[in-house]
Amino acid sequence: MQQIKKQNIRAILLISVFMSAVVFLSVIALYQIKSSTTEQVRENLQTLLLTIQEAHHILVEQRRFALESISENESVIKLTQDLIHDYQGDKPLVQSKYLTEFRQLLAPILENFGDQGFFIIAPDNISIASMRNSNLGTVNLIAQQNPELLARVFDKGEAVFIPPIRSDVPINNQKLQRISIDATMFIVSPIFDESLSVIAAIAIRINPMTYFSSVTTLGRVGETGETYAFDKSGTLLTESRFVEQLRKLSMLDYGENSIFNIQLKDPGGNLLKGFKPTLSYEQLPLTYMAQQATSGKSGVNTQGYRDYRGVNVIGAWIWDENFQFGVATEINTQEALQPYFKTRNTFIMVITITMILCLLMLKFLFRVQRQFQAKILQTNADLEVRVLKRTSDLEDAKEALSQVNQELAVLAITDGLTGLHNRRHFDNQFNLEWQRCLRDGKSIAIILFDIDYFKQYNDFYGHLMGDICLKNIGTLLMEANITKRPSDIIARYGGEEFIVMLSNTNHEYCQQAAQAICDNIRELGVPHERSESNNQNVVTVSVGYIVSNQLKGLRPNQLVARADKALYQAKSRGRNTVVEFFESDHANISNIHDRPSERK
Ligand SMILES: Nc1nc2c(ncn2[C@@H]2O[C@H](COP(=O)(O)OP(=O)(O)OP(=O)(O)O)[C@@H](O)[C@H]2O)c(=O)[nH]1
Repeated sequence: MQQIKKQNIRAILLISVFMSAVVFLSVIALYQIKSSTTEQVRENLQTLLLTIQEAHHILVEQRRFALESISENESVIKLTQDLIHDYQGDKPLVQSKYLTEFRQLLAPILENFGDQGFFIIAPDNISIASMRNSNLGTVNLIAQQNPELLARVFDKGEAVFIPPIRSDVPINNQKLQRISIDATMFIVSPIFDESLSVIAAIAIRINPMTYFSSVTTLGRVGETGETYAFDKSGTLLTESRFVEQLRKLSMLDYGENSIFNIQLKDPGGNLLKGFKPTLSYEQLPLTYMAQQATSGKSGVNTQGYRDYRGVNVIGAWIWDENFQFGVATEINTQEALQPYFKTRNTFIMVITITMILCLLMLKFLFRVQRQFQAKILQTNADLEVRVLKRTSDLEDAKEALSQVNQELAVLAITDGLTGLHNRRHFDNQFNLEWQRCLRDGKSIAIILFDIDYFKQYNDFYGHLMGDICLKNIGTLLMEANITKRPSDIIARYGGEEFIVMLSNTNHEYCQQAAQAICDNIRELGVPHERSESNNQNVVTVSVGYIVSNQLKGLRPNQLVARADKALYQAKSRGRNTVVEFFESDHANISNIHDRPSERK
């Protein structure tokens, strides 16, 4: 169990290290991808911005060049001088024939460039010629809204570009549909007289939609990329790409254009996602980009900042001191870093799948381990049960064996027919007891007896009946209570012969026992028609016995031989009798050392 726990902890640690390494390497890879993507976006934005600026410069230069050649036209100079003369006179400008001539002169040029009108501005900033009579004799709107730039025309004799200013008239678009655009912009060039003095300025009204927004529109890259111009106050000077969004956000009215109507303010959150600014529109600060640009700083931001919709963007911007407006190009961070985000999402997905797979693997491993463990426990339990059963079987077998052994042991020492001890056991016990009595100086008695005329019995009754007779005598002897001590023994000594050994006994008891044996067998009354003993017609026995406490110098079989001698005498005396062997009789049997092999 402890081992398995350690293995599990090791597996968890290994997988944790593996996953940490994967995450660590992924983070490094992602960081590098993000850096290179950001760097690429930065370069693209800057390139785009410079391209737009260059395109704008080229455009303005072209127009300025064109306007300069118009202003240097002799007819234009002459007409301007005449107009100024009329303007300085009492004659109303509207009635001046030079005004009509001017309009006729410039109309085809304006039409050619798609311009919306012109002004001839006197040095006192009064419009002395225009396509519309209502402007005549009024302070020119360029002088009203951007006097510094106009001053450069009169003071320095420069041709200048006037970025979008509020128009005094709506401007027709190319389809000549009147729309509520109230922005206009100009190229203004000085008109010199022969002495190279600036006598007036000629301003061509350019449609910002055509000549400015069209340039910045080129900077609309991707789905969210936008390039736009703005003035010193952070007000949008070009058409926004997101007019529809701004209208939905109620930042613009329907039909209203974004030029001059949107200030680049940071709402503090993504308006498209429902963010509601806490400050009023006036209190909101300019966007990060607008703050930087309007303070004259050009730059790039790839960290991300909120645009005027509150959307997080990456952007580059430039402030054109000459033209007094800024241009910014921005793109949603989400789109700009799309390759990075896609890669990041793929990484996250791969890492998540790897993690899930690792966890599943771990879970599977633990489950297999648990199953394996359960199997081992089950096997152990089965094994234990089997061992217990086997042990119990073995115990049973052992017990049975011991019982069989006991039975065998009993059988080994028992005479099969009579149930008495057999001769081998008698000999063993007799020898042991002999040694003990010899050592202790105790007496040993041997009673030896044999059935009289048993041959005749067998012959007359049959051998089977002879066996039954022997069996009955055996049973009687076992029940006769002859042996008193544990060491005493009765045995079938051979054929129809029985023997009793009594230790530590005396003559009297031995005599009684021998007599009892003789009497009891006779009284058993087993019929014996052919018996010739003392006129008995029942089975009888002849008994010889000896009691000796002088065992020293004797051998056990010599004692048996002496008992047998006495038995022999009993046979001689007519059978069915008991004879004790006395040492006094020894003379008669002095030659007896062993049991006689033949008694008859
Ligand atoms: N049925 C039977 N007979 C046995 C058995 N063992 C010995 N005998 C018989 O016992 C008889 C012994 O005969 P003998 O030795 O002549 O002795 P006896 O006929 O008894 O004569 P005495 O001893 O002199 O009285 C033999 O016929 C043996 O066959 C036995 O186990 N069963």
